[in-house]
Order: sequence, then structure tokens, then C-alpha cells
Amino acid sequence: MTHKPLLIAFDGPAASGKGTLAAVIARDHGLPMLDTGLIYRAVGFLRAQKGLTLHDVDALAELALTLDLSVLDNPALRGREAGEWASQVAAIPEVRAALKQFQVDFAHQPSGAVLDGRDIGTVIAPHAPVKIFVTAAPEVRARRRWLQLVKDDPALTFEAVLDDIRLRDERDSSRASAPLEMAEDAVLLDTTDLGIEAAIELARNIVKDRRDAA
Ligand SMILES: Nc1ncnc2c1ncn2[C@@H]1O[C@H](COP(=O)(O)OP(=O)(O)OP(=O)(O)O)[C@@H](O)[C@H]1O
Ligand SMILES: Nc1ccn([C@@H]2O[C@H](COP(=O)(O)O)[C@@H](O)[C@H]2O)c(=O)n1
Repeated sequence: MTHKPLLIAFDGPAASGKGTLAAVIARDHGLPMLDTGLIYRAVGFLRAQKGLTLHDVDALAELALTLDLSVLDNPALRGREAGEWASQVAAIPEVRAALKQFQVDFAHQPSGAVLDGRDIGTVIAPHAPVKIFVTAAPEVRARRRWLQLVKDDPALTFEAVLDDIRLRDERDSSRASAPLEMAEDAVLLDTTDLGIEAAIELARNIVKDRRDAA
């Protein structure tokens, strides 16, 4: 069977495992992948570095519009604070608007693409034939994130990470602009009781089914 270029959207809350799944699926199909959370993390990180407030909307939009993608390699973007800063700037419509075109262009490359984030299936690539909404219980996600972060910060408690996750879930889901929500035509993949390998197998099956149906 011949297929059209494959565009796959992964969305879901923090630490649900969407990035892990997106990377495997991208590798399976030889597709470029974009972790869109990283670009919001970069804008949030630069905001803090430059001492801008969340009210400096024009400056933040300009920062987003002129974002130098080489900053995405900075390991500090993966840290706890950067996640919180990202979620704050992500609630600003002007910042989202400034980052949109780059993501849309990435999604529409002739090769196809895999993107993961919060609004890929709803806003960036609403016509994607394959949309997977990855979720898990907050306590399970917090444990996964804590296991990642505690290596570099042994004093970090599970409870602090759970508080972060809950705050971010609430802010991301309740913002007016492109809130975190499952697209109507997305497939739900709840990884609460799934290990990584089991989740990968389910994601592969969803991609195959959706692709064949498209
Ligand atoms: N099904 C799973 N079972 C156990 N651990 C998992 C599972 N899926 C992912 N993980 C682990 O949980 C952590 C977070 O996963 P990942 O980075 O893929 O989540 P994410 O949803 O992309 O997070 P973020 O929104 O912050 O980018 C990683 O350490 C990953 O190895
Ligand atoms: N498409 C997206 C991606 C991310 N965000 C915001 O960035 C924060 C960090 O994202 P991670 O995936 O790295 O955890 C996230 O909490 C969102 O606020 C977004 O709004 N849209």
C-alpha cells in the first residue's frame, strides 16, 4: 500500500510520556520530530534571563518571533523551573501567535512529521490523520518526572513535583488561548498502568490503524 506523507500529532499533559512515544514513532517512520514544549521552555527561559515580566507582552512576542533555535540544545530548558516559566508564557496569546507559523511549517514538510505538545491536534495540525492524546494519572506523571529530576536535585521531593504538575495542568487546561484539550478525532492513550514498552506497542498500533484508515 502507498501512503501520503505521514503527519502525527501527540498531545497530553506534562510527563505523560508523549515525547518518549513521539520519538519512537518518528524513528520508526524516519520522520523529523519537533518537541514543541521546548520552544515554549526556551521563551520562558529567555524571559527570566532578560528580566522581562509577563506583562511585557510586545517584548515577549518579539522574543518568540526571533527565537534562535540553537538555544533548544540548552540542558537547562529541561529543568523544573523552565517548565513552570514555559507554562506562564504559553498562556499569552501573542506568544502563541508568534510561535505558530514555525510549528505549522514544520508540520507541513513534504516528508511528513511528528510533533508533540498541547495543541498540535487542535491548532497546529488539525488535519493530521493520526492524533494521539497521551495521559496518565497526576501521581504517576509526577513520579516519572521526579525520577528524572531528582538525579540532579537530590533534595527535591515527590510532593513538590506533584504540586508543579497539578499547577501546570490547571494553567494549561484553563487558559483561553489553545488550552490543553483532546481533539475530537484523537485516540486516547492512558499510560497510567502501562510501562514504556507496552505504551509504545499501543502507539504503534494506533498509528498503523489510523494511517491505513486515512
Ligand atoms: N509508560 C511509561 N512508564 C514509565 N515511565 C515512562 C513512561 N513513559 C514515559 N516515561 C518516562 O517518564 C518521563 C517523562 O516522559 P516524557 O518526557 O516522554 O513525557 P512528556 O509527556 O513528553 O513530558 P513533557 O510534557 O514535560 O515534555 C521520562 O523519564 C520517560 O522515560
Ligand atoms: N504545544 C505546546 C507545548 C507546550 N506548551 C507549554 O509549554 C509547557 C512546557 O511543555 P513541556 O511539553 O515541555 O512540558 C507546557 O506546560 C505548556 O504550558 C504549550 O502551551 N503548547
